[in-house]
Amino acid sequence: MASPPDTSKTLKLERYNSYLRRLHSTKVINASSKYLFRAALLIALVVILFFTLNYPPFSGNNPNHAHLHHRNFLSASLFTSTAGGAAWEKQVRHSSTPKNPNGLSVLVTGAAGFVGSHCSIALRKRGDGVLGLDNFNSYYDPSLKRARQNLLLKNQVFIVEGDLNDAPLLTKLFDIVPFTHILHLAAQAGVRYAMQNPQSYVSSNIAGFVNLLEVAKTANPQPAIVWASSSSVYGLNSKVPFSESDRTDQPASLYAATKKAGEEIAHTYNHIYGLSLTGLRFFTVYGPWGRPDMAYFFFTKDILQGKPIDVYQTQDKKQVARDFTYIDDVVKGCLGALDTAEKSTGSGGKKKGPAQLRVYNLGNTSPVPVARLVSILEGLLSTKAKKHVIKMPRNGDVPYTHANVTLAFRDFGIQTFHRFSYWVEKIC
Ligand SMILES: O=C(O)[C@H]1O[C@H](OP(=O)(O)OP(=O)(O)OC[C@H]2O[C@@H](n3ccc(=O)[nH]c3=O)[C@H](O)[C@@H]2O)[C@H](O)[C@@H](O)[C@H]1O
Repeated sequence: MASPPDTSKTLKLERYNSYLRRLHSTKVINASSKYLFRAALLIALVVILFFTLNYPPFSGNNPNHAHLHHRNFLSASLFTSTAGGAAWEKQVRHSSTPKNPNGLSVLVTGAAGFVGSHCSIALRKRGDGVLGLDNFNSYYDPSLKRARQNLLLKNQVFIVEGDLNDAPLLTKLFDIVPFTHILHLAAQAGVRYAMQNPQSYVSSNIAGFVNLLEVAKTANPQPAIVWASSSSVYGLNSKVPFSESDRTDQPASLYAATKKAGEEIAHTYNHIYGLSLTGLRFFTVYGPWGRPDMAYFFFTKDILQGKPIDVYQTQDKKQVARDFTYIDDVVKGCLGALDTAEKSTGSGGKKKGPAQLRVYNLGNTSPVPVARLVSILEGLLSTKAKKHVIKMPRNGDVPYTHANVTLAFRDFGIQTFHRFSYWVEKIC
């Protein structure tokens, strides 16, 4: 991922920027993977701080506040061309065409999102064709999505502005491009927001997914599909670490229930139509260009602004913990899933034989208490947080997550994931 925009607005940012510059100038970054990782994490922090300081107030509990402050700092005309016109079709074709003769041609839904933008760039960099699709909704400030879109354009990835539920648009894209794969990352995210806007989860995560599968099943050739499920499907499962074979019938949020429904829907389309489907259960992904509705992001903003933060505890006053997973590891998992996906077996809406159906955890395997996350942020920001330790409200959160990633490591040839504790020890 390219470096974020200029962030030198505060002394703290200058400190990190100058540290980064020192790292670059002394070529320490290239010296070892240790320093590479450290630099990436510092960049992550700088980006978090940049958006914290430059974006409108964002409440983790009120994501819709973002659109009230919507500010497009980049002209929309930069990014749009009339859908269906000759120039538009040319951009669609160009973006989807692999540079590598053996490359994939991937439709990435949610390409202006956090994981979508990272995966799109990684695919394009290795020579695959990538076409993005995103509806740029205002769940969080769309100007962050526009900034990611700008970055993707620089990497020759074009994003079609449209919704998953727009069947004619999706059909048209498949008429223009014989996509070999879909990386389906578009979704209504956020666990707690599901209590405020339940319908948005049904519309994106269920109706939108079905619409995409309907188009994919009739496409010729049918693409193989890799899509984002969630660690939240484990819900109230208390067996740790969470393994793919564990029960997932106790969702604690509507978000989790829609992702679980997605896994069942995937089974149906695989069974009836021969679509190759791989679901990836992401565990609390963090990193540069991350989502402002996530705790690490709004904790940072509130600590810097001297505002109190709610730090959740379980009902019996134990620590709440998450298996925070670094974005590069999730990208590795997504590309591994795409590369190992077998072809769909159907054509013209008819199954011709059994097709691949898979589910994998993509998590760090070392849960970190939220209280520890806060103390790390305090150290990095040199600022004491005003902690308000409270019992976790019954709003969809689960007490802890912990992934068993044996299957993903085995099938995707992954050797290791970045340890959260590693960068903490190095930076603090
Ligand atoms: O793995 C997933 O599938 C999900 O991961 C992410 O959800 P979560 O793991 O809940 O991340 P995030 O909100 O950052 O809260 C982090 C921690 O802070 C705690 N938390 C939160 C808010 C608060 O005010 N106080 C607090 O202690 C909170 O209890 C939690 O322990 C994605 O947002 C979601 O879209 C989905 O992808």
